[in-house]
Amino acid sequence: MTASGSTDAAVRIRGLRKTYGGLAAVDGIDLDIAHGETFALLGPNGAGKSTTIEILEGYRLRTSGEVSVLGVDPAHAGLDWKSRLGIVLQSATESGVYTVREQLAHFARFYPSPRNVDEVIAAVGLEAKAGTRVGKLSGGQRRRVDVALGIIGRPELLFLDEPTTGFDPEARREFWKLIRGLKAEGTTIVLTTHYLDEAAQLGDRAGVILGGRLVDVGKVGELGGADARVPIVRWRDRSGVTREERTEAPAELVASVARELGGEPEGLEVIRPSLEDIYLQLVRAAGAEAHDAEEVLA
Ligand SMILES: Nc1ncnc2c1ncn2[C@@H]1O[C@H](COP(=O)(O)OP(=O)(O)OP(=O)(O)O)[C@@H](O)[C@H]1O
Repeated sequence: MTASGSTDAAVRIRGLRKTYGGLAAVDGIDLDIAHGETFALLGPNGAGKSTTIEILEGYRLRTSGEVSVLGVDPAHAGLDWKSRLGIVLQSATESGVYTVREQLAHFARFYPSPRNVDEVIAAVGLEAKAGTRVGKLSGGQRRRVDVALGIIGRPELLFLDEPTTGFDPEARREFWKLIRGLKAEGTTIVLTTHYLDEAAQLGDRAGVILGGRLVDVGKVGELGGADARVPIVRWRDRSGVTREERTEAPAELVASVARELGGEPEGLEVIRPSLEDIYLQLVRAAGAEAHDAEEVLA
């Protein structure tokens, strides 16, 4: 605890469990997220990401474990605490009768120190739609309104649950710019996404959740361990057969292949596993382990 009584981490989770009947949706998670950090929570459908996030937001009660968000237990938190959070839920805004500007101005009143409505509209790229009713926007535009509502209150901690679903590629890049700006201002961000490039672009650290357990946590550039990141060199040999080798020294291998072939190797590629490749390796490995454990028990 610091002198102010808040814990050092923006989010502190110990032994978190949430069960629905016999199902453990969250099954013993320990995690700290530092102030100012952008943390990406990754995992397949049904892994337990939203349940975890909704417990942190105070929308769901946990079965057991300890949780502290901005120094407060979300299960017993009040409006003051809530006004320090920004929340972009998975489901899109339904309220269609107000214009974009009206809706943001309405929500801005709930916060002690809101951002300027027009600046937020510009930040999410909706200037041309500021006077349009939300119900008349496209799905991707509505999602931008959700993001705008999430940041209007100048949150210390911003939760983004699959924020860019439905965004076109350009809008996604604009959104990344916006998030980097918030990050530069010191906002702590907890993000869930199925877009691994998004997690790689925005996250300082990421965690992979599978079957309610955190199976790996680390810096985005280190997830999965060094082994998972060894580059692959691929080329076609003289008979046209594709060859592939994993090596820590791809330049040396490429040089020796070129020497051996007496020129430029055909179909030459040096592939560095992306976060998506590493994530898929983790998910497959965990699936295989679970399968082996079932066989042992059978
Ligand atoms: N209200 C509920 N009642 C019963 N089971 C639930 C409830 N909410 C979630 N679950 C179950 O808990 C598990 C975790 O769900 P959760 O929504 O947290 O997953 P997720 O990782 O966010 O998935 P997605 O990527 O699809 O959003 C799933 O098996 C889901 O069916």
